[in-house]
Amino acid sequence: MKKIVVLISGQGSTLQALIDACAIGQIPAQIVSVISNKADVFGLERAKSAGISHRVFLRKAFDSNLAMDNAIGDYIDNLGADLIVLAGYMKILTPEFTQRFAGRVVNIHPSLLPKYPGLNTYQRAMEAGDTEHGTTVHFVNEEVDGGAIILQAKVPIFPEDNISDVEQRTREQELRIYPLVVKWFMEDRLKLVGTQAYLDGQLLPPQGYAAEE
Ligand SMILES: Nc1nc2c(c(=O)[nH]1)N[C@@H](CN(C=O)c1ccc(C(=O)N[C@@H](CCC(=O)O)C(=O)O)cc1)CN2
Ligand SMILES: NCC(=O)N[C@@H]1O[C@H](COP(=O)([O-])[O-])[C@@H](O)[C@H]1O
Repeated sequence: MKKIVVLISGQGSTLQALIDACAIGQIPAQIVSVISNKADVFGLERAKSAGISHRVFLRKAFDSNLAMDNAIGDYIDNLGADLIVLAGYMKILTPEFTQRFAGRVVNIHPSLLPKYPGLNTYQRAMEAGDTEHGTTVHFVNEEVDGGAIILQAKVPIFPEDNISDVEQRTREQELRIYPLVVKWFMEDRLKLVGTQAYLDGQLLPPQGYAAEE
């Protein structure tokens, strides 16, 4: 069975969606470990409850970001993971790490990339007066939030919304689309060739897969 490692930094609601999808067989794979760069986060409790191995890698335990990423990478290699899933992992990965695992790292980002890379995406969208927002699943490379886009989901922003309304609406879509993308990868349907994403041998457009209308 193919193996997944999930990297987290917080609550782990995205992780839980992946745990649940593997448990019901929607994703034909096993989460073999959960890695966190923060201790005492609820995502680690979710891993424990699911009987999944978990490890914490604290930045202060390493001399550099590279040393930390090398340790994480060695741990992942020893597990024989096929896919590395960033699920709210709030640490920028070194170019060495992203090149070491090129094509095998995905992330979900709470905006319609390339709009709003980085942090505080909901606040920025609201302040800009946007009427739609969303989330993006993409391959991870050295350019933060710049990797090839795989799939996006859009949500409306209503005039009466506050930030948490938009965040909740977006997160609902995240929990839906991330397991789908991971399933595609586990079924060998999704590949990164160079810097471009392909699904079933077809080059994905810049904004990722678009379901037939
Ligand atoms: N090399 C890459 N690393 C990461 C990517 C990526 O695409 N390429 N995606 C991010 C996830 N992410 C947005 O989706 C993101 C996470 C964190 C940051 C950031 O600025 N982090 C700060 C620390 C923030 C904190 O500790 O609260 C930092 O690392 O200095 C930006 C974007 C995961 N990594
Ligand atoms: N820039 C990365 C980023 O902001 N990722 C976001 O963190 C949340 C993780 O929540 P969780 O810890 O409950 O899974 C998710 O909404 C994800 O889009």
